[in-house]
Amino acid sequence: GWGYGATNGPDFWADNFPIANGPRQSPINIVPKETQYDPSLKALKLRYDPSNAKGILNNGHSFQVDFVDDTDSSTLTGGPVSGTYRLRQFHFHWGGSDDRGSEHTVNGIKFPCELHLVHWNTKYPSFGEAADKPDGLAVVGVFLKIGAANPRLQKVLDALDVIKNKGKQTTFANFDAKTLLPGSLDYWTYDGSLTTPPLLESVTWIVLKEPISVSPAQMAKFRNLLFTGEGEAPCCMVDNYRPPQPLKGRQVRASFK
Ligand SMILES: NS(=O)(=O)c1ccc(B(O)O)cc1
Ligand SMILES: [Zn+2]
Repeated sequence: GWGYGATNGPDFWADNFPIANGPRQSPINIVPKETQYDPSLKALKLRYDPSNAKGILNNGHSFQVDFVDDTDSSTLTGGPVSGTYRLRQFHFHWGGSDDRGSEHTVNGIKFPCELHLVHWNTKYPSFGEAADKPDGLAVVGVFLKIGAANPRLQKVLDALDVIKNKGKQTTFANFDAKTLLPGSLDYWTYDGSLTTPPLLESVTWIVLKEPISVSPAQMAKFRNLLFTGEGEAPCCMVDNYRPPQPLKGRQVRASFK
């Protein structure tokens, strides 16, 4: 199956997922000077209920924290979207060293890590139904930059020891995803896609301008995870990011001046 290796990585994904060369692929390089401030963009409203956190899973490509999404208790509203989107999961992408790892870049700059909070449009009956609709998903992207240790990450990172291998999962209760957000919710937004197969062009991307911090020691914990399952030759989970894709005429709007 697809992965991030030399023989199954992003350059090979189009073989099985031809949409990889589609008109609205993600991620992209964001050039702030080429974005357009849109005064009609609303403030982003993120309301997350900590009791909705359910579990944490190593899915062999990243790890994700899954949320109960059977009610409107953890939602994204406002911002560039209309209607109500429910939080489904969050996960990360990171590099083998601090000079790379993010999927979106800003003026060509890569961050060491990028957080994705994945939400689906409740005009559809489920995440699965929403995932292939042009307005089905909204993903908030948050850059992580090297600095002081981020105490808000610690509970997530401390759970990684028990999900080292692909397929491992454990309960993860009572976590407030809002604590992972930076002080400012200023954002860039554009129409894009999932950044991993099936690469569906169903995502309204909302990339926050302000990064959150992560320390080198905390980055080492991400890099301690394995792509591989128990009993397989171990392969460190690093460089699980897709590089920027062609903009193909898309407009990137800014919520701020
Ligand atoms: N990396 S991403 O946020 O674009 C993303 C989100 C969800 C899925 B998925 O549910 O398959 C894949 C990629
Ligand atoms: Zn992602």
